Amino acid sequence: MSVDKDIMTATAAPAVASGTAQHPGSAGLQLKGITKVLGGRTIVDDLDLTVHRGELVCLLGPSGCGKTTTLRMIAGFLTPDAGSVQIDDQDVTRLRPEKRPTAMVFQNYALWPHMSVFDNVAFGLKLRKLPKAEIVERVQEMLELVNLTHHIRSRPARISGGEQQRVALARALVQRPAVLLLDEPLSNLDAKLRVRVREDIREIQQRLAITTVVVTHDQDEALSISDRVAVMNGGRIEQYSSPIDLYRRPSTKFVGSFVGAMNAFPGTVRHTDGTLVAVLEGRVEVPVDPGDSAPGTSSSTGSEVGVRPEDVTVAENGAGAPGTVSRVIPRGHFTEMVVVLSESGSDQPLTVRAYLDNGDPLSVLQDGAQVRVRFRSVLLYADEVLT
Ligand SMILES: Nc1ncnc2c1ncn2[C@@H]1O[C@H](COP(=O)(O)OP(=O)(O)OP(=O)(O)O)[C@@H](O)[C@H]1O
Repeated sequence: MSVDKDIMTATAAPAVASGTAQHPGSAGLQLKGITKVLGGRTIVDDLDLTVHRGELVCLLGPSGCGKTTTLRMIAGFLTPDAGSVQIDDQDVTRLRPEKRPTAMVFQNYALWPHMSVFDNVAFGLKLRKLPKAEIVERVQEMLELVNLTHHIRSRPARISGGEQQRVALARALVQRPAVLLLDEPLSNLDAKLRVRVREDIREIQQRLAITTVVVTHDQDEALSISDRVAVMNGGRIEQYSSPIDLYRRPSTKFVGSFVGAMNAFPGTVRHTDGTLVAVLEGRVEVPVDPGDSAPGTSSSTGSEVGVRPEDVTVAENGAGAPGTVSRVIPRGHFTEMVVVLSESGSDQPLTVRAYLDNGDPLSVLQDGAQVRVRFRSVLLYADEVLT
């Protein structure tokens, strides 16, 4: 798939240190041009990825984009048709899974139901015929780390889903792998537990400083635990950045829409009398409030304008593109509003969001209110056919 990555930001995005700054050491994991064809289709397509030692990276993307296939090639359950996998500078591309310094936590945990928590965690160490005393010591150490010593004799069916998840994590970590792999580790948990367990995973990962790759289709999960996120689409990585960079500076329309909400219109930006203006659909002119404008926006040739809902401001008076409020939706800590721009040739509405800590100006507006619309920041894509 060809993706035009040419994008400019019309107002400043915060300068954010990427994960690389936190992990200046050498690569813990390197994928070089890995490709996998399954059932006659290219599922992973010439993919490069470097994960620094001790870094947690999420592979994020929609269903079917090749995340799990990539993870399975790292673990050795699948062999790439082309390219290489390196762990701590050692080429492991042709090694069998059990010969690789990796450990995987599966989506369904894959615990042995007839074995105790202790035996589940000890299983791999027994296979490796380690001395009994060492096995006991290592298993206890891991169960302490995941806070499960009180369940050491329990069977998996007797403990909660979150606890089963921690047993699976302990079973992987007890192997002391160089790279920890987690495939949708939270998908079997309810929403509240998911937040707690993902924080536990992050804390343990940081405490052990273990190189980790997590597969998820949940952007919230990816943004909250990762040093860097690789957004995948059609077997390729479209962007690989820190969570904040990914949100503030999405490099393609696909990434902008997949990570967070985005209003996208055909259009461009231009400077008129020293003011930056977004021109949507060739006719609606929306002023962009001066920030630290990125260089180059005055001579842009982009054809798609993206605006985050929180970067739209509306007021009953003043300058701005005229619009009509068609819906006000209270959403707890923020209010969402749908606005139809009066001069728009299409019926595409604009979603606006105001947070309570900004004084929530939207909550005083009613359906049908006439408003003036301005933008605080826009993203300009050079190619509208990105996905
Ligand atoms: N053995 C196989 N033979 C043929 N096609 C396969 C095989 N394994 C996976 N695929 C296809 O490869 C594509 C990518 O699968 P993969 O599991 O890597 O996606 P994913 O991004 O992890 O998606 P999900 O989030 O749904 O698990 C899917 O369309 C899947 O049907």
